[in-house]
Amino acid sequence: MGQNLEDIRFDGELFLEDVLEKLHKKMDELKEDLTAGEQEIRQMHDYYWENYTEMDQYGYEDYDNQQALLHQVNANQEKLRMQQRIARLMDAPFFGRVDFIYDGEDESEPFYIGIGNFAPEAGMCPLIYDWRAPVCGLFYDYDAGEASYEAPSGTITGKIASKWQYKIRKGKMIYAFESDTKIDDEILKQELGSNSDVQLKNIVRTIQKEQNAIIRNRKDQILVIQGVAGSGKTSVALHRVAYLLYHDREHLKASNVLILSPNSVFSDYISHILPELGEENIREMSFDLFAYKELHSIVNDCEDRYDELEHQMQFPDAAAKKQYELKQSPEIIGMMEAFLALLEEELVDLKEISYKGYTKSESEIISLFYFKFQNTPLLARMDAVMDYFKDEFVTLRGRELSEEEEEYLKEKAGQMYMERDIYHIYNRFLEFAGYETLPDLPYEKRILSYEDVYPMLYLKYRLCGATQHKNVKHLVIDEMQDYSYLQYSILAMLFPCRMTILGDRMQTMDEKQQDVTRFLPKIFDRKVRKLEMNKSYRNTVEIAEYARALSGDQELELLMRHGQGVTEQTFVSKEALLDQVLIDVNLEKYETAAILTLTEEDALTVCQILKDREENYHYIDRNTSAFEKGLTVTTFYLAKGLEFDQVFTAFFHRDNPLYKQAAYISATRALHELFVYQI
Ligand SMILES: Nc1ncnc2c1ncn2[C@@H]1O[C@H](COP(=O)(O)OP(=O)(O)OP(=O)(O)O)[C@@H](O)[C@H]1O
Repeated sequence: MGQNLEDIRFDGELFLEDVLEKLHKKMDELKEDLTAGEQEIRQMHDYYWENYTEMDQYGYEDYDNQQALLHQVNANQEKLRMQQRIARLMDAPFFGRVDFIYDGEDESEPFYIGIGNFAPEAGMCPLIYDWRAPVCGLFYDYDAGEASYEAPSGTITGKIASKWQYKIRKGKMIYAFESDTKIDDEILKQELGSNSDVQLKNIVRTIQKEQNAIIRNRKDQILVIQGVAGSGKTSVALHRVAYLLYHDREHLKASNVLILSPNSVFSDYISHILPELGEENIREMSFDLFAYKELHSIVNDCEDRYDELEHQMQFPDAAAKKQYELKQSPEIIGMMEAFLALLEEELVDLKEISYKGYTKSESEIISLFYFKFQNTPLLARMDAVMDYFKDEFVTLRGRELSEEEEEYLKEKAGQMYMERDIYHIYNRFLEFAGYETLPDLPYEKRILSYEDVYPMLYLKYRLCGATQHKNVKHLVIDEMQDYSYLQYSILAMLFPCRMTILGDRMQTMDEKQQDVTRFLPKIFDRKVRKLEMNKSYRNTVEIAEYARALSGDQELELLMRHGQGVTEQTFVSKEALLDQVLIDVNLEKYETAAILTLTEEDALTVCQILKDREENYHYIDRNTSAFEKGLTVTTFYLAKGLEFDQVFTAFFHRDNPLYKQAAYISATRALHELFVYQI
């Protein structure tokens, strides 16, 4: 006897069969539609080429044809996207189920939860609910019993009768079990106990309650997440973006989201999560690269943060460090503003403008410059005055200006500035503020040291104006502890949008920790909501305890996943250290292992020793754009944000000023095994 639909809905295995059948049917329909759509495009092309010489002289038919073609191409693309979504669902249509009894009802209703919505026909109730749908909050937030969720119509209350978890792969049920508690720890441990990947995994099956609260937070404009190493900050931020995209499709597109990430390996490491969650990928950018592009018209090259770190480690110098810090602090902004106030008088020599019988006197120019256009940035202001002059001239003379005339007047405006090269103006600022000035060099030879990059960028924006990136409606800043007060001040000028800012003050690359939440509300002049994540998911208990001891007192909750103890050993030589690494590394059992060093030079030494021993490895430097399986050699600072099954430190200088930070960051990169090796 066949089962009726009600029974099927309450039996995971039968439901899977039923859904798969419907998914296959949908896939077949899509394939047919796509074939028809492609044929349609071919026919439109053929028609065009056969008839274009006879199309009406005003081009209306030509235009109509092109519009129809565009429409069809878009429709086909949409179908292709649907096909990809259905293919993903066919592999694992759902991973959870909540049986919910609405208040006032007797019977429970099952809600299956998957990576995307699926309804066999448009307008029908979904068979599978996207994990981001309001009702799915029940799955992540509640155990069996009283529960509620926020729907567009208001709060819906009721009772969870039961909760189920499933693992489905390639359309086959691997396990199904009922669990009336929160996402079962055993499943989470299983997920975390598996080997690491060269790409961050999506966590939709096992999002934890405190993580869910952050993902589903829609009301806070600026959300700052301070989370311990491995607490899932990056994962949560990306799932939050997916959630916001899903709930605000009208106003927020993937192209409106920008992530500031530390380097290109990290960008690659996280780049597949959004496509996997059914969204288009978002743009990523390193702030240093952005600054370099912005300053390229002033200096030929800029150092980056990694140059600065290497310099600090190789030539530790307390005075130089202090100067670097001052140049990134609120004090430098105060100094710069004082300097700019004086510059108003010093930078220009205003004179009357006279052109073809039309004149503006010196006092009129002064009045325009200091009053009418007072709010225009200083180096852009003379252009504004000249535009005003030109408008009057054009009105009076009743004719437009020729290109040559425009050029002539532009040059005349430029002549009122005694200096326009921001490099030279920056040098005047350095002198004003009591710092050593930069060498006076022609453009080709100008290489800006890192400590001057952001002060010069700030000066450029204050003198020429900063373009606000209005197209960016949500900015994600990862590794928030690595941005200075000055950098945040510049970000505030550029991005007046919502933000998710995340990081861990313990993972600083500085000798001192900074709590950015203390100054962010002032810089952004908006309410900043701070949330903390204290539970670590990445490391085994043994590794996490070891890292905690390195960091001192830290509020840290651990997931009870055990592994082998941390091995600490000191060697007589680099060669001996690497011999031991080669004995311990186990790429039959694991997917990824890393040898982490303090400096770039040490990493290159390790590579040379491995090469001499004819070992395979991948070297990650600051320009590397992909993280690969196997053995990786890199510095601790480039390994930030990444994780490896086995981590080996190869620390060659204990007196390195960043030794403590490097030890902590390296230790927290290890999922299963940690070997602290040094000489
Ligand atoms: N709810 C979860 N379910 C399964 N895995 C999780 C969960 N939360 C975090 N993880 C895993 O924990 C690891 C750490 O996550 P993630 O890199 O997002 O943390 P993080 O806080 O950004 O780390 P760090 O600051 O140390 O780089 C990843 O392997 C991630 O998949």
